[in-house]
Amino acid sequence: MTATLIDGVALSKQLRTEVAQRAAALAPKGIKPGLAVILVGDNPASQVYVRNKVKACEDVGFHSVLEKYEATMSEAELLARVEALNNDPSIHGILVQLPLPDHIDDHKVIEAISPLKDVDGFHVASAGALMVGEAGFKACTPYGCMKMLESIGMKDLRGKHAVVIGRSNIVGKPMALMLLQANATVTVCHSGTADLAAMTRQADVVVAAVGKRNVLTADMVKSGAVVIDVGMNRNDEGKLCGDVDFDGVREVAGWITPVPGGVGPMTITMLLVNTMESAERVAAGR
Ligand SMILES: NC(=O)C1=CN([C@@H]2O[C@H](COP(=O)(O)OP(=O)(O)OC[C@H]3O[C@@H](n4cnc5c(N)ncnc54)[C@H](OP(=O)(O)O)[C@@H]3O)[C@@H](O)[C@H]2O)C=CC1
Ligand SMILES: Nc1nc(=O)c2c([nH]1)NC[C@@H]1CN(c3ccc(C(=O)N[C@@H](CCC(=O)O)C(=O)O)cc3)C=[N+]21
Ligand SMILES: [Mg+2]
Repeated sequence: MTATLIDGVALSKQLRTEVAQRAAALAPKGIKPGLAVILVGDNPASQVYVRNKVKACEDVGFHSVLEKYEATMSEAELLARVEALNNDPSIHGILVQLPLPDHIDDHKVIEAISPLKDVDGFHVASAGALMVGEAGFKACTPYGCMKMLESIGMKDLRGKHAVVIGRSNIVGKPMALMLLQANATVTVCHSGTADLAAMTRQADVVVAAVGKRNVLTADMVKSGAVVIDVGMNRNDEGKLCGDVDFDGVREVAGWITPVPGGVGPMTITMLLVNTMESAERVAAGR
């Protein structure tokens, strides 16, 4: 079997067209969805992602602000910028690009963002809402993965076993909760898992979110399984690659997401969706 690709670029294009239409529908009310992105320091990967986010905003007719600061910026200065954006009515979403320099406490900065503008879904209020099944912003990467599953007719995962590799607060854990919400039976694996392959071989859906190449190889995948690759790594030639041994696994899996062109673009798309929802909430006076 050769797996069918789940094309994150094509799906993003569809979803972004819908977002652009929703943004246009708010224009008569004098509201333009606005996203503020804060980048501290000069991490080259962050520069690329942040530029992609700003470009994506322009494409769907959003207002976007990119604030760049020196790596030496103090935590207090950053917190003051977040507070100013919390109070800025032209801004509906705030994203502080991670990682932050070591002298700044990521957690403190994330918690300073108003939950009403937390379009990353990283605030403890957003995470808590997901945990108990209440309305709140969903973390963009796992949210994008759920949209990819939905696009192949797997919105309801009743009877399916999903295995998530990774348990970070921004990817693995919210991913597991969203899969659970969709009725999957969920296993979460991490660096303390004794026999990863024994877990993944049982999976109908595998989500790899580790940050290491070739964490998932063909011998670890059940025939016909859906494989979602969140990883962003560089191979020896400096080329972008995921956590999955793509060439091997595609011969076994039923569906597979590529890197690049898979989860990455979907993450940015869901950021636009969350910002859109935030602006719509304001427009509706909610
Ligand atoms: N496409 C996108 O839009 C995005 C991609 N990413 C990428 O996704 C990847 C994961 O990101 P993130 O969650 O932030 O990373 P973290 O480093 O925070 O988490 C990695 C997780 O993988 C687990 N792990 C490490 N080694 C192994 C192993 N050998 N077997 C099983 N589990 C292991 C860790 O376990 P433990 O908890 O025990 O340490 C941890 O839970 C990275 O490549 C990142 O760049 C991230 C965000 C967005
Ligand atoms: N507050 C915060 N929110 C984030 O959402 C966040 C973050 N910090 N820090 C870093 C990670 C990483 N991340 C990516 C987003 C898009 C691509 C993406 O578009 N990737 C393209 C390729 C990009 C390239 O060519 O390098 C693709 O996979 O096709 C990748 C990675 C968001 N993150
Ligand atoms: Mg830090």
